[in-house]
Amino acid sequence: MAISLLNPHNSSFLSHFSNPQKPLLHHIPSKTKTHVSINPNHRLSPPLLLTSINTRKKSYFYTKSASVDGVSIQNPYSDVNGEEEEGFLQKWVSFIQSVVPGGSWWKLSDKEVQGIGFAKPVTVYSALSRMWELVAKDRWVIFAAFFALTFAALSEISIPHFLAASIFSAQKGETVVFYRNAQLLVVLCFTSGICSGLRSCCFGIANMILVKRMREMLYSAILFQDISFFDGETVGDLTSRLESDCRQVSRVIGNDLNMILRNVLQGTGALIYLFILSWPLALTSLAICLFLSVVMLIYGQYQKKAAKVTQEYTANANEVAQETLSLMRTIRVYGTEKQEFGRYGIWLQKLADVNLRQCAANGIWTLSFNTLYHSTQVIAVLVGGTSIVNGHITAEQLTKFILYCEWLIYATWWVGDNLSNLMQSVGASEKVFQLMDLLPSDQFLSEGVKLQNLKGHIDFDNVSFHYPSRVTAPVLQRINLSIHQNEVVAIVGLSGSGKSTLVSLLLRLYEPTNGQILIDGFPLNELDIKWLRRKIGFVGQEPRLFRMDIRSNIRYGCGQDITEEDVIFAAKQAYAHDFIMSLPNGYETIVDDDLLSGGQKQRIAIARAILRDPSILVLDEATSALDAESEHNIKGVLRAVRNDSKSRRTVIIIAHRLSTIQAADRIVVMSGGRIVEMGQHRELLQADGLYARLTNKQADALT
Ligand SMILES: Nc1ncnc2c1ncn2[C@@H]1O[C@H](COP(=O)(O)OP(=O)(O)OP(=O)(O)O)[C@@H](O)[C@H]1O
Repeated sequence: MAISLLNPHNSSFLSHFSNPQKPLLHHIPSKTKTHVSINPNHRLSPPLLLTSINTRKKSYFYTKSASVDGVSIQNPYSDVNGEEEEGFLQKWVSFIQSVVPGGSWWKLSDKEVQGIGFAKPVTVYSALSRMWELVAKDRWVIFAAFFALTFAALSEISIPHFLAASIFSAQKGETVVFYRNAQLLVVLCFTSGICSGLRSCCFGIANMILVKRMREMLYSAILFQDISFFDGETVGDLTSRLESDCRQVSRVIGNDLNMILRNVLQGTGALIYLFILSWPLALTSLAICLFLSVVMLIYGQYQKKAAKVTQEYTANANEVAQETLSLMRTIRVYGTEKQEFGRYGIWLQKLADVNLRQCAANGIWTLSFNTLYHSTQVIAVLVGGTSIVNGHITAEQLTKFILYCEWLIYATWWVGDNLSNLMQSVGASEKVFQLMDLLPSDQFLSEGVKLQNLKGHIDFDNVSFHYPSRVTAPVLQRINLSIHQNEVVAIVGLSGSGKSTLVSLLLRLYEPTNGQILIDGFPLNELDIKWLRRKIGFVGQEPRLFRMDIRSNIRYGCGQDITEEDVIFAAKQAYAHDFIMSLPNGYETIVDDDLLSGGQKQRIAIARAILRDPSILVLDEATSALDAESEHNIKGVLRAVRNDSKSRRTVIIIAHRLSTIQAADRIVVMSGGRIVEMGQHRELLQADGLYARLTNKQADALT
């Protein structure tokens, strides 16, 4: 871990400004940047770590000193009283320099941004065409929305003309013209009202369709990824993409585009009208609007970048919250609530820092808009007034001009504001589209062979494997193993020797890097994987239950043809029936991962596996505390397989308690990703190898 003592023109100043009570203790001049390398296992004393910014790769601590395992680390370039000595004025000058537009304070620090794995940038055009593809099926809503939008915009833009005309016709005593204008005003009011309502309703529907399809596509893209994809992504990050990013992107049609188009139409109408009224005045207003557009463009780009950073930080905050809440028991036992709060707080602080800059940018934008808006009015009155005096235009024309000038500038403002929102949404769409574009795992693309009858003969033929995330660490090396139909094979070995990995390959959660696996003589990757998985019953080390009743948990993944008797038969075979009946609502009892003991969950998982009537049953025996109960459950299953001809199937047991598997037909002993011994219990004891040593160790531990 590198600890950097950095120029503090970012968070520390921000935290000071958001909380003036907080002293500016973190200030270190930029020349005093220092890197200290620290062993990641060392503990940093919290009081000295005043503000930290944590990217995925590095941690930056804004402090002039820190301590590691109690050893104080001072910034070698700063003396203890440096901050006090540095003039108050100088600090303010450097701060003001940094906050002027373009100053260092505004930078969404490259260090922060570098740590973020952004997706390939998406242009507004490509983002919009992707969104159009998603809603194209229901294009009638969009067309209706545009139709209503055009009518509403034209009605609204005509109102100031007739308003001014009515007032001046009344003033001139032209009653007929006045009433005609007044009638037209009433019609325009209704048309604009009805069309505006229709417009927002249709855009709202289009928006709903977009967000629904986007979530559907994203969710299905995620669900069909290889298991290795989930090794690299966190749940918090993915749910954040599904929830907040999709919501942000969906605003494009319902809000941003809608408002942009409406205001572009109205602004153009107003501009044409202004040119008809007085071209010199119109040119002046146009120049102001162009200047406003440049400011908006810069502001929009800034917001787009800020949106991406915000999106990443939100995902990271979600990730921490998700992890913390799911590990609540561990946190309570270790009393690390404050630590976890701090971890979450770091991301909140970072989000606040970015948001503060966004607010400041928004302030500057509003300031520019207000000033420019009022200057158009002042210019119009000055130039227009002179024109009235010289008899070039009438008072009515000037009034109309001022009214339309207001429309133009407001339209420009709305376009700018919504353009910056559009940029933010496009920024948020990059990662969403990147995930949506992921191709499903090959397994789901190819239709494989379905055998008429699976016998359950398995061959591991020279299989080697390493996890995609750890290419340099071989986990399995040249495994050659044949498991016969209806044979009960136990796999034993030290922790980390690759037993569970072997089963993961059999379930095709990962592909071997070398060699192949054959089932009944067919290469695994040529078989229809969905069909095959239905034929394999698997009970993992730590079975997880869904939040639903016990019956549904047992039936999970089975077809509709399963009867109540089948469920009860499977539960009895798994020694689960008695404890289920002792629960208040029996098979109807709602359970989840936390409401049953580890052994009870395992028994339900065994029942779930047995109910599928699998040709191959894989039991990955639980370690540690569950052992005694787990042993009982697994011995029960083995007895059933041995004695009941209906239950005969190929069984693979990964066992930690060696007493569990003495009755297995064959015991395979693994060490360091290789098979080192194989045989029956007695043979292996006589061979006096690893198995005998493990058995003796366990026997010693029990005495
Ligand atoms: N998803 C993964 N990504 C990277 N490495 C992994 C992954 N799962 C397991 N490993 C590594 O692979 C090696 C073998 O793990 P495996 O779970 O197969 O061992 P095991 O013999 O079943 O251990 P245990 O008896 O403790 O369950 C270990 O070094 C482990 O750290």
